[in-house]
Amino acid sequence: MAKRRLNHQQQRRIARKQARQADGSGRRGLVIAHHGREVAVESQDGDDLGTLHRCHFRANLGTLVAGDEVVWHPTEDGHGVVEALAERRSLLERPDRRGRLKPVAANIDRVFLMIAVEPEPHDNLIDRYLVAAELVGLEPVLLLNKTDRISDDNRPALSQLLQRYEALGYHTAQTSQNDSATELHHLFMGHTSIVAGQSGVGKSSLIRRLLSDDRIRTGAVSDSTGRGTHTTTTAQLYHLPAGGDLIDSPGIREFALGHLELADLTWGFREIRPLTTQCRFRDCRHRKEPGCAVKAAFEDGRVSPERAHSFERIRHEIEATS
Ligand SMILES: Nc1nc2c(ncn2[C@@H]2O[C@H](COP(=O)(O)OP(=O)(O)OP(=O)(O)O)[C@@H](O)[C@H]2O)c(=O)[nH]1
Ligand SMILES: [Zn+2]
Repeated sequence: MAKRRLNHQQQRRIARKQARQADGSGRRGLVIAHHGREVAVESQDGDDLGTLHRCHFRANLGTLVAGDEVVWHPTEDGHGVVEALAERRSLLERPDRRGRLKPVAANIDRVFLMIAVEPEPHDNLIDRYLVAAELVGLEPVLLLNKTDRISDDNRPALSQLLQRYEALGYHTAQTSQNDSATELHHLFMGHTSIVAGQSGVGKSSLIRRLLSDDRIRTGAVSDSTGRGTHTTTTAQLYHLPAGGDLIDSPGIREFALGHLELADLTWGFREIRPLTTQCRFRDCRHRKEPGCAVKAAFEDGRVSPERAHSFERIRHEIEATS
C-alpha cells in the first residue's frame, strides 16, 4: 500500500488525537437526541457534568441515536465531536419509507406496553407488542391504564387478561390519570424505558404527567440545536426526577407495527419458543405437519387458547403481507 503523505494540518490532528487517547482525555457522553448530522450530547463527567453539547460525528460511526453512550471531545467553536460509540446493549430500529431498518434509540431495557380499560384491549395487538419487545431484548411491563373506568362489567375480563400474562412471567402494573406523578416515577426508576401501545390508551397523557416536573429540562435539546421540541419527531431522552430515563418519539410509541417473519413470531411467543426445536421437521411451519410440537401444545392447552388464537391471527397477517 502506498504511503500517503499527510499535510501539516492532518498530522497535527492525528497527533492531537493520539495525545487525547494516550491521556484518556476523551469525555464520556450520552446522546440525548439526534438531529440530522448532529447529536445533542450530555456530558457524563468533568466540571460540566449534565450539560448539553451540540456535536458532529464521523460518518464511520453510522447513525447515532438517543441513548447511545459515546466518547467525545469539545471543539474550539464551543461544540464537540463524537469520536467513539460504546457497544449498545439494545437497539430499537424502525423501517424508513423505503422499508430499510433505521436505528431509533439505543440501550433501552424496559418497554411499557400500555393497554387501557377503553379502548378494549385486543390480545393479538398486545402479543404483537410483546413479540417486538422480545425480539429487541426489552423487558416488557404490561401497563393497564384508565383504571378509574373499571366497573363490575369489565373487571373479570381485565383481571383474567393480566393474570394470563403474569402466568407467562410478564410484569404487569396498573395506573390512571388520578395517580400522582410520584407513583408513576416509581415504575420508571432504575431503567431506560419507552412507552408503546395502541392509539387512545393514554400514552401522551401519561408521558405529559411524567415530564411535567420542573426538573426535567425539556427545552434544553431544542435550545442546543435551534429547533423547537414541538416539531421534533426524532427520539429524545429525558431524565426522570426519581431516577430512570424515558426515551420518546411518535415512532417509538407504535414500535411493534413493523414487518415480522414466522421465525420472529415463534421466537417472540416465549412459551412457543422452546417447542419449535421439538417439531419433527426442522422447517416445520406449525400448521398440519405430523409431529408438530407447537400444534400439540395448542391442542392440549399448554399454550392458552387466547395466545394460540392470537398466534394464528398474527401469522395470518404475516402471510397476507409477504
Ligand atoms: N378515564 C380516563 N381517561 C384517560 C386516562 N388517561 C388518558 N385518558 C383519556 O384518553 C384519551 C386518549 O389519551 P391520549 O393520551 O391521547 O392517548 P394516546 O395513547 O397518546 O393516543 P395516540 O396519541 O392516538 O397514540 C384522552 O381523551 C385522555 O384524556 C385515564 O387514566 N382515565
Ligand atoms: Zn411445528
